[in-house]
Amino acid sequence: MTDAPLLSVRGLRTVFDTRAGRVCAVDGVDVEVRRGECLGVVGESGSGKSVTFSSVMGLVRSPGRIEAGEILFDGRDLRRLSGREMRAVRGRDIAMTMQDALTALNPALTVGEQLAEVLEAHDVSLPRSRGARARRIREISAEMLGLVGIPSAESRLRQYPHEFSGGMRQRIMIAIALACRPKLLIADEPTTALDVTIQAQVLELITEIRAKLGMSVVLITHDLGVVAEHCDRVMVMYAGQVVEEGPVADVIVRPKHPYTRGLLGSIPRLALRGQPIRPIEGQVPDLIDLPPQCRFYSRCAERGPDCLRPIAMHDAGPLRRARCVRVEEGGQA
Ligand SMILES: Nc1ncnc2c1ncn2[C@@H]1O[C@H](COP(=O)(O)OP(=O)(O)OP(=O)(O)O)[C@@H](O)[C@H]1O
Repeated sequence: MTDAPLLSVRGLRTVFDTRAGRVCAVDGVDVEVRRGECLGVVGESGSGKSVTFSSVMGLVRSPGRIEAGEILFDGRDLRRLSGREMRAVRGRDIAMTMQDALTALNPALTVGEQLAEVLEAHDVSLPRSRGARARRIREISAEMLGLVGIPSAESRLRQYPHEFSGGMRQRIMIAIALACRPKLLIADEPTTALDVTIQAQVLELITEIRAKLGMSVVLITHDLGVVAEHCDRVMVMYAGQVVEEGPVADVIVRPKHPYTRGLLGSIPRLALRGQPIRPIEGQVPDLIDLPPQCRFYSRCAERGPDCLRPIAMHDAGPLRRARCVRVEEGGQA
């Protein structure tokens, strides 16, 4: 049982019905997150990273919908849960921090009130009597702020989000996400809009807390340097599909997909944290009118006539998979 992945997504397909046509944002994505691991999800803007994990969280809203796929979390099929059951999973079992802390936090409530709201909704271990319950909520809230490195937690709980700096707000969002000790934290671009030093601190914090609480983390980012430093495994997405996955150390040294090679090639000094992915020449295909061939074809320096058909994921060595015809042919790609 403990060997089973915590999260297992199979054949996920999420579409948006727009006036211009059907946008296929996520097309046949498989994801596995094991207990205690950190999975990095990387790819250019629009590759489907956020939509994949919003789908897992049951947060895709109209005009979007999950068209196909299975989402198993801790042995439960999340797509079969009612809205109420899914709300219980969110926060208690899986928590997600959003790209922008300021919009994710409620400006009208103090930080203490927001933490209390989450605890009231999900923490079944709270005492029944009102006074003891309120005391326990204050205790846990102060503990959570302490955990994310916010000093003077008692007085900080009475402040509103706008009274904190950008980096502090990120920490508060993480504290709220972790308040019920979820088994999985999905951190979507926790670093955008923060300066490099604060980025590093927030990521360090997530790594530390992961070790302390033994939870699994999915880190969605544009930054392969961040993945190299903080993740165990990486999944590379391109135009709504996974194109490569494997242990980080291995993928970085021996990328199998030309797109991953392009991403790596654009970061001359991988050790340099905060280095964003420089776009590879050419454009991501239109998700409304996807080509029937390999989706990377038009940008691929290694393309050939054998790439002009849909390409499946193939085993590419121990724990490795890639979506490239060269891998399919058994070459090193
Ligand atoms: N509400 C929506 N309506 C229509 N299309 C949408 C909507 N939300 C997302 N999409 C489509 O889904 C695609 C994937 O979006 P997603 O946010 O998952 O990308 P991403 O890889 O997370 O990008 P970023 O790194 O910029 O956050 C987008 O390019 C867009 O075409």
